[in-house]
Amino acid sequence: MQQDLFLLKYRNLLPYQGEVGFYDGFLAQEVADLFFKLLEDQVPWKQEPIWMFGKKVMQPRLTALFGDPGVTYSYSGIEMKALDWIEPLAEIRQRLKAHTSVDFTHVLLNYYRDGKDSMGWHRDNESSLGKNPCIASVSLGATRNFQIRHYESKSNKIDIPLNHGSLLIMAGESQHFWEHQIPKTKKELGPRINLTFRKLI
Ligand SMILES: O=C(O)CCC(=O)C(=O)O
Ligand SMILES: [Fe+2]
Repeated sequence: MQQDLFLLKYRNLLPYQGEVGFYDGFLAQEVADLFFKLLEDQVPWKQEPIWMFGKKVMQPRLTALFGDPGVTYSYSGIEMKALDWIEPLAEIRQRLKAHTSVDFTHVLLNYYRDGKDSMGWHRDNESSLGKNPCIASVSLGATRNFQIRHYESKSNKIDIPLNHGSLLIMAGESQHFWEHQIPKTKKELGPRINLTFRKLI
């Protein structure tokens, strides 16, 4: 996403070295309710292992990958092959195109069953996404806290509650200089679906 277009639409939540924008009402409540239901039913959710410190461990969440023909995505020693677009995901991709002008090629889905499911600190900096990737993250279901901090100094921590129907955009140099996570929480929470749309270069 071009920086000038980004700045026209969003307030930049980062103080320097990248752009992160938040759009609370990307999907209206009823639309978001419907997408949650359709995706919960239609996606073949799986708990996949990853390699961490030389050990195979189960990820603390369920995942799936959808995308254009031939798309694969590798991280932490596993490779996922994209499934063909299904109607609800094709529809959200189209709405994102209208909003950001980006032609996303695939989407990684995460299903957090409850507050014990999580995602640790990381950057989405795979070289296949190009130098300064634009990542569009749509949230459905329970609100979870998204945290960002500076990668080198581990300072400047920012908390963004990602609520039902919201959109978070990460762009510019953000994946070089900032890392993000979804921490576990002791709160009694229902499930949450997160969709991160990405573009292969
Ligand atoms: O669940 C989220 O909001 C974050 C997901 C994420 O960072 C990712 O899939 O790379
Ligand atoms: Fe991420």
